[in-house]
Amino acid sequence: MSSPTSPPGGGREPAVIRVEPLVTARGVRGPFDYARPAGCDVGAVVEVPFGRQRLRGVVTALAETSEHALKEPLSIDETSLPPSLVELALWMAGDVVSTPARCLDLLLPPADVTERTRLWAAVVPGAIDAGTRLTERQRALLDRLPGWTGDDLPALRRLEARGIVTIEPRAQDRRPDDPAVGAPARPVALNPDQTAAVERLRSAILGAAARRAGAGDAPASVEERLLLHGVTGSGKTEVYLQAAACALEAGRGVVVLVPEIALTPQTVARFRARLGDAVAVLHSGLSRGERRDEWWRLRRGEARVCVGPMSAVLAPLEDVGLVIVDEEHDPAFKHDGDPRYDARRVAAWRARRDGGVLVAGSATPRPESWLALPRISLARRADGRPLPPVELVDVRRCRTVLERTVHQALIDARKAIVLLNRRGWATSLQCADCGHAWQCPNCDVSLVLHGAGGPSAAAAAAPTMAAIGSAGSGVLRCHHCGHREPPPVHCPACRSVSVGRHGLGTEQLAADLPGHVFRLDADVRDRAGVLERFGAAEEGILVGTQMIAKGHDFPDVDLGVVVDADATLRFPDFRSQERTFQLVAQLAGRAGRGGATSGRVLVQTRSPEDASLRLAAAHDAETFLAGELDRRRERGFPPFATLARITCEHEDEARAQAAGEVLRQRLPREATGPLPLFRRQGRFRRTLELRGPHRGPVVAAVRAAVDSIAGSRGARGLVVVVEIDPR
Ligand SMILES: Nc1ncnc2c1ncn2[C@@H]1O[C@H](COP(=O)(O)OP(=O)(O)OP(=O)(O)O)[C@@H](O)[C@H]1O
Ligand SMILES: [Zn+2]
Repeated sequence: MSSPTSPPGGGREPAVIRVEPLVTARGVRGPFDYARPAGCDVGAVVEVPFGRQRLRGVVTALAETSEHALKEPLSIDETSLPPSLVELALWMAGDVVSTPARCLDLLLPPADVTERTRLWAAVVPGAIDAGTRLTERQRALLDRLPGWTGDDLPALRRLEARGIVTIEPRAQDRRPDDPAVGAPARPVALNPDQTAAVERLRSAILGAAARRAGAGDAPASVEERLLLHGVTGSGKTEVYLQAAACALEAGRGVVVLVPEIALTPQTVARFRARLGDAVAVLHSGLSRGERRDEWWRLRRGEARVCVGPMSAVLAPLEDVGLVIVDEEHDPAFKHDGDPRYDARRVAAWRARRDGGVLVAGSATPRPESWLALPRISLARRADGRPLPPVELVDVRRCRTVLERTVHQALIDARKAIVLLNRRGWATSLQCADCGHAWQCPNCDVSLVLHGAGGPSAAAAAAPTMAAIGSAGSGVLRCHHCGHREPPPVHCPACRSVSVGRHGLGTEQLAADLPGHVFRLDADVRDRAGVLERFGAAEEGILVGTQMIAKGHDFPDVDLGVVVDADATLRFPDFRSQERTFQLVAQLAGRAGRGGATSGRVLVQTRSPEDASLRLAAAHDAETFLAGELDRRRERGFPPFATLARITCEHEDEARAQAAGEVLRQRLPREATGPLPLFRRQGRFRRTLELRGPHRGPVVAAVRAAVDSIAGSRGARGLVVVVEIDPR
């Protein structure tokens, strides 16, 4: 298929390239025309003269003529994007109100790393005969050739001098290490539910492939997008693996998205073990060299499967026949920076663009997917056990962190997982005498105490969650800008030394729990290591934030605990019910897998009547989703409407406000705002919202308003962030 940006077949050779310079400013509006060097096509990365500068840019289109006098590019890079990715960038820029340059930049490999070369030695054919004198050691050395020279270089150089071996530099790919978890290399025998799921996916994948190839017997209709709704532990990974193998056999590329690589080592390991070198891994934890080399393995077509978090959906694969989104409900699939793309939406775009199949899988799917996608269901656990019983524990009258029975259950459990969605030791500090609170100098938020030891609330079973700590230990940190300062010895306002620590965090809870405790949260560097050690341990407690609930498959966890199930419910957001349901149901799914015990889950809450909690406790996703969809339909929230949020940020509060007011005037009348958000990273913020029944008009109205202020004089120092359907 020819890309829509190339000229119609048989036309004149286009003489003009349209280049989008890779600059971040919204004010620079490309593309710009240049003379086309021979062979320079859509996707080429070039360096072009631009005013008095030289800029890197990407060719996004060809044209026959231009109304400008054209300059030539200064050079053409060896890197190029497949035309489908150029199309993707242009679509994405429009879809999330970003710029083509920002989107193209995400698609390219790291720019300043080059190929790594190493010396490669090979035996010269016919150079050895019966008369060649060689020592034992030399013979052993020759036996291992051809290969990298490594430590044997001096010895090999001597053989080279005798004309027996050749030594020359060769490119050697930097490969990421495989996760250190075991994974069965062979397909397991599927149960009937899984078999039916694989069959349905196979016919979709093969049907799509036949249609793409223009085969005469291609089916008239193909299921292009599917939801794999499988309860926790139902063996979805096995279904994905067989689907991926099927797409590979059909000669097509596969993208597999996981929420976060360090938290899903088992999934990655299973793909690597089963599909071998066809699998490339792309994520931000790789070194720049590894990332470059994995990118090239995909670009050259040596690797046909890309596994990774969010950004793996931007892999330079051509002819994508299958895109899998595992744990599709996870908010990690939404990009934080600009462009604020949603990997699930991009996944759907890529599948559609290449005529492939999209599979979104989860035990707790999003209402959006539940509404829009045909479903395949895996109703039972693969190990044949029932889902663990979940009990809501009313803590309204409880004055300790852990209710008595919960505490006892933790002592009795062999292996437990405990969820508390707040990291740090204490989430705020306040002077017990004058009320002074410690705040970040750059952001209007409390500083969080980290790394403090000493007496704590939970250990002493103190009547409140606050405690007076040992002064001066640990560090105060801002979770929004990274600011750090030493904790106070006394209050700067009244010189009192009674500084109260409020809000229990994971660090403090971990310090107070009995037995061997493993902690997992965003402050822990080696997350995969923690998971591995907990998995291998005979007994112990894994404590952490939501990341402990993400798809892990430990066979012998007999207890799951949610310390504060109301934390997400209290969020003033239309997704708070959905989040709470997902978190509790996912945590519950970690208990009682595979091993000898059936497991048990205890959920502490002050809202035991809440429907999302009750339905999560009953493992009833269907009823929850039906109710949630009704609620959203009534109130006009996604997926029944599109919601756009625009935030203006400026170091000068008046300027942020002024920009917000200008935007408000240029947006349709039903827009709301500008409302203040808390100051962050030294910038004052104002936010506006626009809601409408259809995505197209909402996005177009936002784009028009935002474009009208970008590049204007008042826009200096102004950062405008647009988010469509915020997570
Ligand atoms: N047919 C099968 N027979 C026996 N065990 C199986 C079968 N299929 C999968 N399993 C095992 O069941 C366990 C759960 O599988 P998997 O991790 O894929 O679940 P999942 O559906 O992704 O669950 P979650 O939503 O909780 O992540 C794994 O240990 C897997 O090896
Ligand atoms: Zn800050």
